[in-house]
Amino acid sequence: MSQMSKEDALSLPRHRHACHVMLYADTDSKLFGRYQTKHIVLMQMRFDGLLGFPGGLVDLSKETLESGLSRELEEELGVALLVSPEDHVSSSLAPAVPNLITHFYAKKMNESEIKEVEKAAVTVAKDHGLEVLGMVRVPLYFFKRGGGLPAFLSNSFIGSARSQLLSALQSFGLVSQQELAKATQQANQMRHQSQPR
Ligand SMILES: O=c1[nH]cnc2c1ncn2[C@H]1C[C@H](O)[C@@H](COP(=O)(O)OP(=O)(O)O)O1
Repeated sequence: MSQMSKEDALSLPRHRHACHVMLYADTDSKLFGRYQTKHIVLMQMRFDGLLGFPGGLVDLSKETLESGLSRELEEELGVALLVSPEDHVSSSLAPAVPNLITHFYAKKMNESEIKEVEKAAVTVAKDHGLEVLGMVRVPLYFFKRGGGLPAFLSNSFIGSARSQLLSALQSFGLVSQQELAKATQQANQMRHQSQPR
């Protein structure tokens, strides 16, 4: 990922801009009544079968990065969520699409707000079942034989969504650096093992 400041990204001529956001919250809930899950992190299953964050292309002739992102969130999640410049995390050139800059945001909510988002995404969002097949929570824990975070990371992701997820998990202290290293190593092994011979 070739990162740059938001200001430099906005000064580049003839580039398109896409904004995506990681919504997350702390939680006390326990999986199977036993395992602390600690945090909720939302991603989505896109129409193309790839995992990504909610968001989309922004038209800077009509809107700011943040207002364009809020518009996309209303379409995809069915709620008007305000994203502010303080929620900005990174801006980078997209890995495989020429002249596209992806801006990544992270917004911390509380658990009941996240649950409202999940409910609205299924019941009122215009894109539900079409551009967005469903919201998913990222499993941030480890189970036997690579279950949990390693298995999740072995899925296919759009653009830089996987690296955005990994760096956000680390920088917001949601998963330790050692656990992330273990998860990515196991995920790579799982992907390798599932390659056709
Ligand atoms: O989650 C993401 N992280 C980084 N880049 C992403 C993510 N999702 C999509 N993208 C890239 C790939 C696409 O070419 C553009 C536009 O994305 P999309 O969300 O599909 O935009 P529209 O709904 O078409 O407006 O960003």
